[in-house]
Amino acid sequence: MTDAKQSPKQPKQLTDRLFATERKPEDFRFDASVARVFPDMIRRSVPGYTTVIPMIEVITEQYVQPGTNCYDLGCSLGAATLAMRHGIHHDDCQLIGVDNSGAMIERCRHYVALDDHPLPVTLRCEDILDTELSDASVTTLNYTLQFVPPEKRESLLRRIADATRPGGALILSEKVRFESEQEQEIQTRLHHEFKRANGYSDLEISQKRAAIEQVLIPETLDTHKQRLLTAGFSEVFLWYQCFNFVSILAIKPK
Ligand SMILES: Nc1ncnc2c1ncn2[C@@H]1O[C@H](C[S@+](CC[C@H]([NH3+])C(=O)[O-])CC(=O)[O-])[C@@H](O)[C@H]1O
Ligand SMILES: O=C(O)C(=O)Cc1ccccc1
Repeated sequence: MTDAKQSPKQPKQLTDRLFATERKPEDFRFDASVARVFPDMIRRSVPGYTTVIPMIEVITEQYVQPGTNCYDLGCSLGAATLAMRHGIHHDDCQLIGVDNSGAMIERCRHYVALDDHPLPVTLRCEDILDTELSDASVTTLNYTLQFVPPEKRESLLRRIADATRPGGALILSEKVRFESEQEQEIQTRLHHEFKRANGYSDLEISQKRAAIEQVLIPETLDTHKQRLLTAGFSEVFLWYQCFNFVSILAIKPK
C-alpha cells in the first residue's frame, strides 16, 4: 500500500499512522517523524483547523499596520505563517515564524519557498519563550500555547502584549477543557468521534491521548480570557469554536 501524496516539488507528505501499532509509552515530541506527517495529522486531529487557517488571513488583513512586525509563534510547517503572509499588503512589514523543532523549521522553509509571494518570511529555530519580539501588529499562537508549561504562559503573553502596538492583535487558538464535568466528557467524546470519522482507530486515539497527556495542557476558556486581560489586552473574545478547540482574538488598546 502506498500513502505518498506528494507532487514532484512538494516535500514528501505521508498519512499519519504514528500511533497505529502498539508503541511503548513515550511523551509526544515534534520530531522528524511527526514533521513528515504533520499536515495530515493536524487536519485529521484538530476540529476546525481547516477553517481557522484561512480566517487567520482575514484577521491579519484587518489588524496589520504598515512598518510593523508580524509573528507566527510555533509555526510548524508554516500554514498560519502563509495565511498571514497573504493578509499582509504592506511591503515594509516583516513576517517572522518561530519554532523550536528543527525538523519543522527545515520543512517549513520548503513550503515558504514554494509559496509564490513577494513578502519575505524570516524563520527562527528558537524557543518562543526566548525569541525577541518588538513593534508587532499581528501575532499568532495557533495551537502552540497549549504546549508551553502553564506557569510560563502569563509572562509570554505579557511579553507579546508589551511588544504589540496600540490597536494590534493576538490570535490565540487552543485546545480547551471545560469546568463542567459533563461538558468535558461530551466535548471530548465528540473530539474522539471526529478523529474516528477521519480514519483514526481506537488504538491510535488512545495511544496519542497518552502521549500528549503530559505535554499538551488545556485550560478553560475563562482562564485564557482572564490571563489575556491581565497581560495587557483590552478586548478579548471568542471568534471560533469547534468542540474542545477554540480561537480567541485579543486586541491591544488604542
Ligand atoms: N516553546 C516552544 N517554542 C517554539 N516552538 C514551540 C514551543 N513549544 C511548542 N512549539 C511548537 O509549536 C508547534 C505546535 S503545532 C502548531 C501548528 C501551527 N501553528 C499551524 O497553524 O499549523 C500544534 C499541534 O501540533 O497541535 C510545534 O511545531 C512545536 O514544535
Ligand atoms: O490529536 C489530538 O488529540 C490533539 O489534541 C491535537 C494534536 C494535534 C497534533 C499534535 C498534537 C496534538
